[in-house]
Amino acid sequence: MKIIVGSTNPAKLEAVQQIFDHDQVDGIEVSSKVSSQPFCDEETLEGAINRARECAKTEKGVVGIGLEGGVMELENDLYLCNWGALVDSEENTFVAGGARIPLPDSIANELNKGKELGEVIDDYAKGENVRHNEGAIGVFTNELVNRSGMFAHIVQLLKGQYEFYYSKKGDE
Ligand SMILES: O=P(O)(O)OP(=O)(O)OP(=O)(O)OC[C@H]1O[C@@H](n2cnc3c(O)ncnc32)[C@H](O)[C@@H]1O
Ligand SMILES: [Mg+2]
Repeated sequence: MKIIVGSTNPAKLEAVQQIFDHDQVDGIEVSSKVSSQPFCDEETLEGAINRARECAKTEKGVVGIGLEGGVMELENDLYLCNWGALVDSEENTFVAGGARIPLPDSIANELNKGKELGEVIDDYAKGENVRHNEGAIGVFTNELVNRSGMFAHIVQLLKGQYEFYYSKKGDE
């Protein structure tokens, strides 16, 4: 099976390759068609679905996967949120959400000013390209959970639902 991921971010590609370990996994740049810093679950999920749909359309018979990171507000705190979508060649769409943790107020304030988390977390962690590596989730979990591992869990949820759907279809 060939899988096309709507990103060239190594943290995302690594996650898909880890779960679809017997499949060909390619990454391409696609538009999420949402803001570069999604600010709620709905927008983050929409970005993931848009990316997956775009990928599924590129070649006949391929599976498209979209992974999107964002933030969402809950009871006066801003949380990291992450969503994934898998769209197959029959346009079946499977979605899954990832772990969420609250962000410190100093980070939330910068995001509320309109900055992107990717930029803010580099300053905070005095790192470069944190989003391609451990991610904000890695920084705030002492790297117990990194961005790739967090996305891998989402991809596992997508793969499981996809397999379940086709296992039931076989029973019909
Ligand atoms: O190339 P793409 O696939 O777009 O990868 P990205 O790192 O930009 O990731 P997203 O677009 O999915 O994330 C939306 C924004 O949130 C930021 N972001 C989300 N989660 C993050 C994390 O865990 N660590 C660092 N930045 C994160 C990211 O840098 C973007 O500004
Ligand atoms: Mg992005």
